[in-house]
Amino acid sequence: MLKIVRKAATTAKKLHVQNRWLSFTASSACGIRGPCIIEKRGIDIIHDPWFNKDTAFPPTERDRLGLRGLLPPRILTFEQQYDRFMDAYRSLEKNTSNDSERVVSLAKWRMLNRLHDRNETLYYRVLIDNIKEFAPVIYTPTVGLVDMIVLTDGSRILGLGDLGVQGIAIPIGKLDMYVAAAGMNPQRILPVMLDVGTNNQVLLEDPLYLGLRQPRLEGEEYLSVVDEFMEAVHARWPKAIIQFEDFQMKWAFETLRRYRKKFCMFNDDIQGTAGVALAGLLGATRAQGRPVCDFAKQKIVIAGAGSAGIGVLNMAKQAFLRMVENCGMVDNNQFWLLDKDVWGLVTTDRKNIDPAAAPFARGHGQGEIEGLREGASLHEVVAKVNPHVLLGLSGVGGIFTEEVLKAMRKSDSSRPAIFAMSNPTIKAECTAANAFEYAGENTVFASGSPFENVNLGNGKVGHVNQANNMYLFPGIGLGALLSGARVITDGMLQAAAECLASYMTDEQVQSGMLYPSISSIRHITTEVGAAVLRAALAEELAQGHGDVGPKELMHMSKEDTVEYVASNMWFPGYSPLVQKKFF
Ligand SMILES: NC(=O)c1ccc[n+]([C@@H]2O[C@H](COP(=O)([O-])OP(=O)(O)OC[C@H]3O[C@@H](n4cnc5c(N)ncnc54)[C@H](O)[C@@H]3O)[C@@H](O)[C@H]2O)c1
Ligand SMILES: O=C(O)C[C@H](O)C(=O)O
Ligand SMILES: [Mg+2]
Repeated sequence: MLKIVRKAATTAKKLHVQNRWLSFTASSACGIRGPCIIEKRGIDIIHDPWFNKDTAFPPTERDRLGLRGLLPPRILTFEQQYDRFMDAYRSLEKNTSNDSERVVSLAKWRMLNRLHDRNETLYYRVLIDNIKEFAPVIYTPTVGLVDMIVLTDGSRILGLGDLGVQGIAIPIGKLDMYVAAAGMNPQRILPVMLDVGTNNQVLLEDPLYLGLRQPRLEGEEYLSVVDEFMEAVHARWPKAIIQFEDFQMKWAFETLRRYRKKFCMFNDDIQGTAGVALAGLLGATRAQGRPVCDFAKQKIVIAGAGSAGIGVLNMAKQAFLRMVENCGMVDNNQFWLLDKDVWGLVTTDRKNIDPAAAPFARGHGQGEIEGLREGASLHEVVAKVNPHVLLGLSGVGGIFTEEVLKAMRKSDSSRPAIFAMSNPTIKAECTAANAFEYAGENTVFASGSPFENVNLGNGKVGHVNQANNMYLFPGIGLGALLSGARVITDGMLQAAAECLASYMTDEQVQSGMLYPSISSIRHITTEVGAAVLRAALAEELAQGHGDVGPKELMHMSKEDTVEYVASNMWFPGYSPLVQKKFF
């Protein structure tokens, strides 16, 4: 993929070079006056766009290069090929004259790109001779027609660790969700895998591994590749939204810090997850029949100080502070964070504490009062704190053991909440059945990967919520795209989380349902997208999208915005097919 983007970024350079040699010799695909010595033969030459001449290979080259039988026997001149292409291009224009401008532009862009992929010499000739007409097709605005890019470097795929290039399945899956939930047009999405090596020893030793068998790039070398990618992709598709996905923690935070004010990007694991978790935590407060402001009194234990865990803590802390201010609550440190480096409770006594985790370390005084020391075990912490919420984003299956879950029975909450958010299923901190069995039937349960509802007997059902960032990222991407904002702000993300949090009725929440059914995800995404768009407008960041400018967006009511978002969502269906007429 990086190759494709680099190709785009170097197009200008190539054009310059081609221009030069065209003035020397218009017929050589190699560029420098004399003959071009090539090692390839036969089909390999035809498959190389730089050398391919299609039907223009002269008889001598056909004989010498083993091309006979691979091409139609009729030989065309460069000019004849040129005319044939332009004829085909004009008939495309004619056949699509009733279609929308976007459809026509994309069809033209594809036609030119197919030629680019097949025969670069003819492509650039056509381009140079018709630059005024083709520039809008191959450059802005048509090249702006990639809407959504999901990017990974494969370094932390779900809770499975470093999977190298095999991590590409994640961007593809996320983009499937963009199509299904956000109605992104599947022709306008791009999954990207940045292959910077792998530190997975099994892959490094596997001769069948498809990626680079070298240790991951580190430090400045790594950042310079990501910088180059971001610049190139922005030059090529300036309006596309870029979602960073499944990067290991150090790069997840560093890239977010580095790019969020410069590009329209967000990190799904840090920011998408945080919003979904916050919506669930607010729901868990309401499930106890308490007002949302009481969220600031909830005691929350989190296992896993990684990108997702810290992201959740940061967003929850912001919400706490808002409630402290708006509802006149007291600002206590309501978080207990556990991690594995020295496994257990993170306190200010911890050596080499990660700067991102430092604000959430329990202070000396606090630890003493609670009788909890640095590195206290999860069971110890739960037993002493009696938290309202136990949340796992550790990537380690089963750490909410029977003992830990039983300790949750003494929770200060009438509806203790257990969020086992790690993925995939085997990495969930506990199963749904174990949560209800050991922590009790009043438990409110959510997991990152789906579990079946649990039959509690006597006609009662333990409801399983799926606390997964899929409830938010499609709406964040769609709302950001339609707003035309250049960046994605905390305000836009907060609007997304609040929209999801208020989606459920009190009745639903009190029956243990914190999130809506996945089957209504398209509706939720419409609402979230509209909320993100409105937040961008409120912050005066919206520049509009397509024909709809910021002024029109400003004049839309809340309902209009939702309708506008819905009307921009693609929905699959066959189009009538008409046989092409040949003249
Ligand atoms: N449900 C969702 O929407 C969602 C979203 C993002 C991430 N996740 C999941 O969360 C998990 C973590 O993701 P991440 O991006 O934060 O990864 P990460 O690697 O950045 O963080 C994992 C953290 O857990 C810590 N850890 C390891 N073993 C532990 C243990 N026994 N107890 C406590 N902490 C331990 C690690 O030291 C690390 O700090 C993954 O399984 C991922 O799939 C779920
Ligand atoms: O991919 C998911 O299902 C959620 C999340 O982004 C994760 O990394 O686990
Ligand atoms: Mg992820």
